[in-house]
Amino acid sequence: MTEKGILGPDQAEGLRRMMGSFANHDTKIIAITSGKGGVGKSSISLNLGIHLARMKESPQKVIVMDADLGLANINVLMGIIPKYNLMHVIKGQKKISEIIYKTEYNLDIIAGANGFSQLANLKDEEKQNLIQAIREISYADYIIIDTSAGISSNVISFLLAAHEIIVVATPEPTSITDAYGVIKAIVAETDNANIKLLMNRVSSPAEANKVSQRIIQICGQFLNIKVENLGFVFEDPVVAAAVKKQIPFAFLAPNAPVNLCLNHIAKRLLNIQVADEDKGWFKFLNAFFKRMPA
Ligand SMILES: Nc1ncnc2c1ncn2[C@@H]1O[C@H](COP(=O)(O)OP(=O)(O)OP(=O)(O)O)[C@@H](O)[C@H]1O
Repeated sequence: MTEKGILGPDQAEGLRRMMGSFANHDTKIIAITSGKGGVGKSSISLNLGIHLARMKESPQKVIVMDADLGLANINVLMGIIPKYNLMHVIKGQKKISEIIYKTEYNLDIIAGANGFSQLANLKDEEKQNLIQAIREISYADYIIIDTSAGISSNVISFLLAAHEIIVVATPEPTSITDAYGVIKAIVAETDNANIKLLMNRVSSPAEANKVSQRIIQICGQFLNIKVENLGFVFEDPVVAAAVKKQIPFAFLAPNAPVNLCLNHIAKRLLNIQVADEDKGWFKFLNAFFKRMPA
């Protein structure tokens, strides 16, 4: 597999071996990625993390890790400035356990490193050490890794270290082709990635379904991989309002459509049955999510 991929065979094999020992504890690692930048990865990573952490039926202990080492912004979305970030771990100045920041939103974060673009391409050893350090965090139910966009060797390493990969795309043609590109790059490294597709910024469930099914069909046909349809998130002005206020939209407007969508997605990840709601288009949406093919 790795002859076609970005990582060298030794590095890919090292990561796979490391993954074997994830079985030591129950922490599930989800990497959230995209081909194109600016499709909503960070917004979704943070707010999906909050939905999982606050799930009524089964609250989860969640850490959101900002793995963007050039343009990190998870902490900016919450208006917090952690004293330490991933760069301190990469430079060997701190252990990862020392940089985990407990937020008021019932989830912990590991901040990325802003403005370190010259260091954004980590050496193989630094990557292995970082992934090993993440692997050793055992108190969380979920670690959500918000990667940078595109297909760099850093990104691919984080994706290979995850149990599940969520590829975020929007219905724009460039985002669709780039989503296919990132899935192709993952398949070039591994035969058994668990890839889920999340369609963001859609105007209707029908649009989401049409675009998602097209990507899933092409991946099946040309890459011989089954990509799961995880769901969709509406285009919603609440997202921009939340960014400006530096309050996660899951908190700012819990009943906004965008949160109904993310709550359903969190339930799908947790295998929780979606309950019927009693009013208006929420009922329609619930019915839609229930019918949605995997
Ligand atoms: N569902 C949505 N509805 C409306 N606006 C959205 C939605 N999702 C994301 N956005 C907007 O898109 C922009 C990019 O979002 P975000 O920073 O989360 O993307 P990203 O993929 O993490 O970007 P980058 O690749 O730069 O890291 C932000 O201005 C955000 O407000």
